[in-house]
Amino acid sequence: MKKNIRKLSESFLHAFRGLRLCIHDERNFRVHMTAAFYVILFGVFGGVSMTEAAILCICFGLTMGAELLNTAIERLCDKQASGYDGMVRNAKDIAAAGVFVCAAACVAVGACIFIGNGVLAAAIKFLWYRLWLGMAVVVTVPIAVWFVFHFGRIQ
Ligand SMILES: Nc1ncnc2c1ncn2[C@@H]1O[C@H](COP(=O)(O)OP(=O)(O)OP(=O)(O)O)[C@@H](O)[C@H]1O
Repeated sequence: MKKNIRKLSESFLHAFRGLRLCIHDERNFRVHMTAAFYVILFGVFGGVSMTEAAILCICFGLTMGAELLNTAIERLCDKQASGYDGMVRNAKDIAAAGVFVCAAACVAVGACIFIGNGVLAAAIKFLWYRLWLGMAVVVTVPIAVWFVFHFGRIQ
């Protein structure tokens, strides 16, 4: 039992190490994280329902999970290939397409919730009556840009 618990906690530690590596090394993953941050922020301000929040959580998991797997495939490819390799090119392009398809589906979901269901308009109205909060959101923008382009390994 004790051994099983130790193995389970080790698995979590390995997964968190992978997450940390991706945050540090992958600009695209940081883009997904930043997008998720603003979606959560505007979702809270716009008063998303529990169902909408659950759908958005699935979207975050889908895009970030796809990006993590894409990165794993890229790293294996880089290890395998020295120089140009047609198969590596195909594998990387297909993995990138996988991320693109997930992200496009999530953008469509976001458009349905934020535009179709009026969450974005409600969030803007919410911030309009609390300008100090709106200013605080604006202040996060340069921090987000720095996080995406300058945090960790610069690509
Ligand atoms: N060894 C290789 N042989 C052939 N083509 C390659 C090779 N390495 C990369 N490519 C091509 O360059 C593209 C970009 O590869 P790279 O490893 O730079 O990924 P990336 O820019 O980090 O991608 P992503 O934006 O999905 O994280 C690939 O999709 C592939 O088309």
